[in-house]
Amino acid sequence: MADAEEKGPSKRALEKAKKKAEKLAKKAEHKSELAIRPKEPTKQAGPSAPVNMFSEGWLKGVYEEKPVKAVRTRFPPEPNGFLHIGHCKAIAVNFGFAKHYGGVCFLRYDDTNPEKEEEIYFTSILDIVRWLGFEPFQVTHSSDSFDRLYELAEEMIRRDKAYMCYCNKEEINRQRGGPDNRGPRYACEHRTRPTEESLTEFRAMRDGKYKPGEAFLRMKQSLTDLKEGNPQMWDLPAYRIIERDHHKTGGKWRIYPTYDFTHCLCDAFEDISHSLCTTEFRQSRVSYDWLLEQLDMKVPVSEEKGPMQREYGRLNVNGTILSKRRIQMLVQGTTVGDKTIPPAVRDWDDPRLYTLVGLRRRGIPAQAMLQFVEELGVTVGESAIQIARFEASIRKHLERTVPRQMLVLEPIKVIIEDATDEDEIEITVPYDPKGAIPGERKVKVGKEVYIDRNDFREEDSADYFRLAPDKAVGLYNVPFAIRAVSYSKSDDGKAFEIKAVKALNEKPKAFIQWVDVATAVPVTARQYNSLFKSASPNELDWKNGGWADDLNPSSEVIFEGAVIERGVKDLLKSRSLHPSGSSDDLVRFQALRTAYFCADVKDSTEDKIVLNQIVTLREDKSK
Ligand SMILES: Nc1ncnc2c1ncn2[C@@H]1O[C@H](COP(=O)(O)OP(=O)(O)OP(=O)(O)O)[C@@H](O)[C@H]1O
Ligand SMILES: NC(=O)CC[C@H](N)C(=O)O
Repeated sequence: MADAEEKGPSKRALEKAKKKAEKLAKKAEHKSELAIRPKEPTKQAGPSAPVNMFSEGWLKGVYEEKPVKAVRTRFPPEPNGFLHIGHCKAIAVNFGFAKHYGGVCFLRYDDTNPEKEEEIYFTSILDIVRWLGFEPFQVTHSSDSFDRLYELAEEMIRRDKAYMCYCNKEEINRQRGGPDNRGPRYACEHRTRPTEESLTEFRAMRDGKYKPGEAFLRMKQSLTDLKEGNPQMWDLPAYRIIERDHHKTGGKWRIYPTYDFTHCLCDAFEDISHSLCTTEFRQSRVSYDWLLEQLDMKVPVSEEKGPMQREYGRLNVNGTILSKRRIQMLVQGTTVGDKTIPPAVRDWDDPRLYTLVGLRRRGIPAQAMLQFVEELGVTVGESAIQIARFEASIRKHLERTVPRQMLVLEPIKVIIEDATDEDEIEITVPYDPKGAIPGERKVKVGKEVYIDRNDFREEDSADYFRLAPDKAVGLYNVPFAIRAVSYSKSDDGKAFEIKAVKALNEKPKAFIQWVDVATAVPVTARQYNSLFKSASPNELDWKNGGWADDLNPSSEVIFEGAVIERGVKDLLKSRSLHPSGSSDDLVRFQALRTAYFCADVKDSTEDKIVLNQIVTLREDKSK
C-alpha cells in the first residue's frame, strides 16, 4: 500500500479532492440539467452537435481541401419517405460541419420525382431535423429552380452538350454494353442530330408531344471515349416525362429534371461550398463536375466559390430493415399471389422500427443519437453496426441523464401484516442514488405494496435470494425487510396475494422494487424485442413474402396492468405530452431492475399512461 494511503490524506490533499469533487458534481449537474430540460433550438445547430468528428479525421481533411470563410452545406433528402437512422449521420455531418466551421446548412428537398413525393414526408423531415437540434439556414426545394434548370437544359443543347433521344430502355442498355456492360458501347443515331432539331424537339416534349418513355433529353458525355469508362458518363438522362402534377409547381411541368442534372446545379445556385454525400455517389462526382464545366460554372477547388462534392461512408444497422420499400411492407402489409400478409407494425413511427420517427417515439434522446454518430466517426468506410452497439451507446447516455422510478410490470399484492400506522411514512429518495442526476421524489411506504410476480417464488431454494415463503427480501429504501409467511392462489393456480411480516433484524441478500398499493399509478408498459427472429432480416425472402414467417411474435410484449410509483405524475407535470411528438421534451426514466422507459406521446391519455421500453438495462448476451 502506498505511504500516503497508510497515513491518510493530508489536509491539503483533502481540500484539493473536495474542490475537484465539487467541480465534477457541478459539471455533472449542468450536463444532466441540459439533458432533461427541453432544448431551445439555436439558429444553426444543437447544443451538443458533435465536435471531434469535424476537428479531426476525414471531415477535417475535407475542410482543409477547401478552407473557405463561408462554409455552406446542404442536407438534400428526397421527400419520398420517412428518414431512418442512417440519415441521422447525414444530418449530423452536414449541419454539424457547417456549425463547426461557422457556416450555414440548407435543408433542400430534392423533389424532382412527383410520382413518389408526399406532403407528409416534407413535414416529417423538417420536424426530425429540428428534433435533432438543428435549424436550417433556409428550407429550399430543387423545384424552386425548375425554371432556371430548364433554361440551362436548353443552353446545354445549344452548346451541343445534350440531345433529344427516343431510344427505349432495352436499346439504351445495349448501347451501354449489354446486360453486364462488358460488350462494346456505341452511340445512337440521335446523338449527332443538329442542335436546332434537338431544341425544337425538347420544347415539343415540354409541351406534351410525347408520352412517358417515348423521348428524353440526354447529356452528351463520354459514352465510348474511355475503355473502361464511368457509367455515370454514359450519356445520362437530363430530363424525362412524368405526367404528374408537382406538389410545388402544380400542373406547370410534364417534364422533370433528373438527379444527375439537378444536384450539382442546385448546389451551385445555393453557393454550396462542401457538398457532402455518401460513397455510392463517388462515381457521380465525375458527372457532377462535368456538367458544371459545360455550363462554365465549375470553379477550381482552391477558390472560395463553387461546390466541391466529397463522399463519406453510409451508416447501416444490422438486424433491422431500413429500405423504404421493405418498411412499407411492414407498415401496410402486402399481398403475394393469393396470400395476404397483414401489417407487422402499427405505423412508420412504431417504436420497433429504425425510422427516426420510430426511434424518437421509442424515447431515444436526440442527443444520444448524435453522440452515437460521433462515437462511430466519419470516414469513407461504411459502418455496419449491430443493434447491440447502438443500444449500448443509448444506455450510456440514459444512465447519466434520466431519473430512477420504481415500476412493477406484473404486480402481486403483499400485505405486511404487522405494519403499524407508524410504518406508514413518506421517504425522500433521490432521482439518482449516485447523485449524478439532480432532484428527489417522495415515496410513500404503506401497509400494502405491490411487488413483481417474478420476484416471488412458491418454492424456495438456496441460490434464490428474493421473496419466498419464510424468506426475507429488502424493499428499496424501506427501513425494514419483509418475510413472506403465506400466500393465496387464484383460480388459475397463480399466486394471488402474499402475506408478509417485517423482518427487522435481518440483512436481506437482495433488494427489489415495489410500489405502494394506495398511491400506485396504473400504467400500460410495452416491452420491445427485435422485430425478426433472424439476425439478418435483410437476407429474408422479401420478394415472395417469406419475411412474414420470420416475424418475432414477442417483438412487443404489453403489460396492461403494470403500476408505477406516484412520482411519475410529477415527472409528467414538469413536461407536457405533445401529441405530435415533435418535441424532445419526453418523460424518460430508468425503471429500477427493469429497463429504461419513456411515456408514449401518442397513446398516453389523461387517464392512462402508456410506456415504451427504450432499451434494457444491460445487453442480453443470449440474443
Ligand atoms: N444510411 C445512410 N447513412 C448516411 N447517410 C445517408 C444514408 N442514407 C442516406 N443518406 C444521405 O442522406 C441524404 C438524403 O438522402 P435521401 O433520403 O435522398 O437518400 P436515400 O439514399 O434515398 O435514402 P434511403 O436509404 O431511404 O433509400 C443523402 O445525402 C444521402 O447520401
Ligand atoms: N448528393 C446527395 O446527397 C444525394 C441526395 C439525393 N437526394 C439522393 O439520395 O438520391
